[in-house]
Amino acid sequence: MAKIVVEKSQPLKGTVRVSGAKNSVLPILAASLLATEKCILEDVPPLRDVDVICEVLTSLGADVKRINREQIEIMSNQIDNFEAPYELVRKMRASFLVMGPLLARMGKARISMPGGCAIGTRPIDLHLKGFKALGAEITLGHGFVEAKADKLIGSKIYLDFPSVGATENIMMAAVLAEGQTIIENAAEEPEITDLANFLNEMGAQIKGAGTDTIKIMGVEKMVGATHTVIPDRVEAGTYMVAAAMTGGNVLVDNVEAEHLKPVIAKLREMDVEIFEEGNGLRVIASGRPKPADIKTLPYPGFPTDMQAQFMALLSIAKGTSVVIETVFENRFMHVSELKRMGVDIKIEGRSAIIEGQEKLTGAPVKATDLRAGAALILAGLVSEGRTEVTNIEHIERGYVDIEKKLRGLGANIYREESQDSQK
Ligand SMILES: CC(=O)N[C@H]1[C@@H](OP(=O)(O)OP(=O)(O)OC[C@H]2O[C@@H](n3ccc(=O)[nH]c3=O)[C@H](O)[C@@H]2O)O[C@H](CO)[C@@H](O)[C@@H]1O
Ligand SMILES: C=C(OP(=O)(O)O)C(=O)O
Repeated sequence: MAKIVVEKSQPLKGTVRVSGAKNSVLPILAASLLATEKCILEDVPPLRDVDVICEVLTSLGADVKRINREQIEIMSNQIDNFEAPYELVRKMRASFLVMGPLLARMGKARISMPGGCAIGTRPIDLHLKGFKALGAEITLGHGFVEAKADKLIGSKIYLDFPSVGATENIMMAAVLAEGQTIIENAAEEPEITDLANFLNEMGAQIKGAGTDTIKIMGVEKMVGATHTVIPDRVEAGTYMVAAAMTGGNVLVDNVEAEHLKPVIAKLREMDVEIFEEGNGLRVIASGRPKPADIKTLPYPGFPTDMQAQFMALLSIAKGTSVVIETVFENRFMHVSELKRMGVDIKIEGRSAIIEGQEKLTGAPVKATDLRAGAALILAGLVSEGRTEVTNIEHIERGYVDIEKKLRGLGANIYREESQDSQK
């Protein structure tokens, strides 16, 4: 298997362009199943997860064409299968997002249960609660969830937690339901708004996306649309942290500053300077940052998807910081790997106490999940000697050309193919 090798790097300098958002494009690709006409998506990040959801769409009968590296065309007029198999869903949990569109379009869907992953058990009860409220009959068995409905009827659904995936799945099922659906305590993430915008471009009638109450008036059919995916706020945040850690001066280009508010506020609190410049954010830092306390929360709170990267940054802060993870019950897998690099962290339940160090040391480490992997690369940029990150398939799920983009900023980083993978 390939690995990413990082060596202590000079302060990063230059411009890095952020790709389209993974967490937007996955539900948007699932939503393209709702249209009987061609959909074109622009700024699609060329990622492993995108390949997987495209495989799922193809297996359902959609015709998916890559026009170029960042543009995809989907024709879903001949969907002839309503089952997403275990082999695909196990590769990526977000495959479960085809359930809502399939149920709306075909009146039935059979999807392998996604199961948990390194960051938590990640149940799907809220998705199912929403489908049931719309009149679907749900059966579970043999590792599959089956949903059936002769007709979906609009309904009022209160989510116990503002789940991103449940909000998306329910929204996609409700667009073709009869009458009005209201989702209360809905997730407010920018990716929800991006999906709602795409659905509205396809003919849906959705109001309130981006707030905690989303109203969907069902329509008879969905048409084709062309849509540009929003920039990836987590990828942007990761490069902002890279600039901050190395005392660099970097323009992180193609960002939506509004989506990065909690990240910008936290970096400023740590004495990192940030200025808006065109469509980008200039990040300037020098010396070790000030410590800070972080609590992850649903948007507009501090994103759990930036927790691991900030932990890497706090590990070199001048003092003690506390990080509380409230969204996922097990999102501290990176801690034991960071410790191998000399980071001083204690875990107490859902809190991590980090004593900032003057010096970290490179080590062989493994990426336990996507953002954990990013955090290890970031720590590697400021560690003495060589850091070798293995299990990089996790990183490749969500970062486009991470080593090339960082190298473009002057980082000492490269991908090393192992003997085995060269055979
Ligand atoms: C592909 C994608 O967009 N992934 C993002 C999405 O994941 P995802 O959509 O899976 O995250 P959710 O918002 O649904 O999960 C948040 C919390 O709710 C719980 N929960 C969720 C659904 C449910 O039916 N029951 C339940 O209890 C989960 O276990 C978790 O503890 O939002 C997360 C929270 O911002 C991000 O970290 C992920 O990067
Ligand atoms: C947790 C993440 O993604 P997923 O929901 O696809 O696992 C992430 O993007 O950090």
